[in-house]
Amino acid sequence: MNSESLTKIFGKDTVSKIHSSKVLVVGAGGIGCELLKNLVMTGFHNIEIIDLDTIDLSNLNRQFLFQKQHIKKPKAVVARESVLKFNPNAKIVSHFASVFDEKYDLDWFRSFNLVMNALDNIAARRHVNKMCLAANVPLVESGTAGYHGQVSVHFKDITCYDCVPKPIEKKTYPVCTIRSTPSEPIHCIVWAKNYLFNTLFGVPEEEEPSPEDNAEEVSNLKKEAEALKQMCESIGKPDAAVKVFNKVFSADIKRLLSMEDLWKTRQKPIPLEFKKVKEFKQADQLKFDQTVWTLEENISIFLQTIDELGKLLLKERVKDPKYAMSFDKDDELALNFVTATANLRAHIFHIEKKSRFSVKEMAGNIIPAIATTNAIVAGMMIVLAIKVLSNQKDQCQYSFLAYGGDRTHYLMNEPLQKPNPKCAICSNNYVTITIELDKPLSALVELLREMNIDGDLTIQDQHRLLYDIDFEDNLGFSLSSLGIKKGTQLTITNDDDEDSKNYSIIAFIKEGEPSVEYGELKPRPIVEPVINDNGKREGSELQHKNTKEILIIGDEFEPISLD
Ligand SMILES: Nc1ncnc2c1ncn2[C@@H]1O[C@H](COP(=O)(O)OP(=O)(O)OP(=O)(O)O)[C@@H](O)[C@H]1O
Ligand SMILES: [Zn+2]
Repeated sequence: MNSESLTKIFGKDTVSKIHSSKVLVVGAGGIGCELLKNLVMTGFHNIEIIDLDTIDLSNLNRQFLFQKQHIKKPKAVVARESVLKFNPNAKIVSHFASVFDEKYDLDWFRSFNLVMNALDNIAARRHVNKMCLAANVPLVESGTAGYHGQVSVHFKDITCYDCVPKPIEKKTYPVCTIRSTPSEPIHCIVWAKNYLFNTLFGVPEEEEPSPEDNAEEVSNLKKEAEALKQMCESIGKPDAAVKVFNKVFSADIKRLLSMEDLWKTRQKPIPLEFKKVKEFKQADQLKFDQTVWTLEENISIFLQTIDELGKLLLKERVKDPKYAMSFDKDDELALNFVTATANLRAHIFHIEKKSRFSVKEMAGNIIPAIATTNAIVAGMMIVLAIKVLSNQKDQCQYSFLAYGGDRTHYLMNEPLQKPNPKCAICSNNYVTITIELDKPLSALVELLREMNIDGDLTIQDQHRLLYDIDFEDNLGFSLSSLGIKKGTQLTITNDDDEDSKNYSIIAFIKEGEPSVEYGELKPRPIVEPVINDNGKREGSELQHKNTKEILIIGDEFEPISLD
């Protein structure tokens, strides 16, 4: 869009902000490609892109800055080249790297007016959130999953990305459903992937008898372990596939049938007797992927894949006797095995069979990425970016795309919230401490005292305690000998008599003439420890009133020794 049209839409002042702002885009995937195109088309022309990945065939359907000839090339580099075609005069720098790299330090983050996340994982989002808080740079955050999406904005005094705890969604199924009474396709897929694949080719899950198991159950488990051992020993040998077939689809099912109580309210499974089948020859890739295989095809593919995976396993074990495979949805052979195995089990238990395509989705917990959702989200990110940069922060809102249920609207907005006072990330004070690294740790303590940080001090580097009232051994050692270098983040807390003078500080270390850069220090929130039913503290990153308990609960910490 030319300057004139942009001025008509946004006004002169906003356009000048757009022109003068330097923006960082983290992630050049589904959202990132849309976002980069939007940024350049809106007139942003000072952009840096960082992405650690290379282009894969599966990205091309939605990551439209990439084409077939770009496969295996770095996303950041190709995204830059493609987006420059929209505005050849734009200044765009690409970084084929992880945003966690030490090179991307506080000074680098400070060089931007705005950071925009287009990531796919919480760890990287949390890292960028922390760096933006420390650098005092606003962050526009985004995410999509199928038809769902959200865009939020985080800056000083407004909810940070970590203010709202992120649920870790991990779907689990009761063991007995998976092992004995499956009733849905996913139960058979989980059994094929987590149980049979791991037992035969990976690291099998140990099943220890529990104290409640009676003698008969313990003896059954022992027998089962012995049978499994025999089955695994045959892997890679010519008769292995038939042996496994007979055990898991016939003998084991007959054993389940003998537990009559299981079948009082359920349809009984029907054991599958082994019969020779025609060798399966794959002709049409699309059909192979998208249609449900016949019983004969499933049997044939099951036998073939056990053979092939077994041979691969033996080959690797010559080099490394402990070699174990792990299921990867993109490994054709492993996926074929899991599809055929799950379908044979589904057949036995009268459950619907699935195509290889569906099994891949379900086994890889994949929610299909939808280009339209990415496009809407990337559009909303630009709206927020413009509001933040043109000082209309009070007009910023969170936006959600939510689909299904009894919702009447697809796009919803919510006002921004104040920070969560208990947030372990934004309740920190982020400061920069410049110091000569050949100075002893005591020099750092002196600098902290000059900041009026009184009471008992605790200084910690990642997981190590460097100093506290009961551990003064390191005071005489130079900072560099303690492993402190440029970019090191130290966690510093103090325990003063007055709660309002207790702080939690994340100090970024720089080398040079001693000085400290910090704003007005805010006191550390007081959080009472949460005790669970076993009398232990719940895992939590929140800090406690007593500095001695400030370390991330659950993490071991050891004083470092230098001898
Ligand atoms: N630590 C990181 N540093 C830099 N880039 C990252 C980091 N973590 C993830 N990314 C990038 O963020 C992008 C997220 O995009 P997207 O969600 O579309 O993922 P994808 O891997 O391209 O697609 P899919 O997962 O659907 O195959 C990816 O290109 C990924 O490489
Ligand atoms: Zn927060």
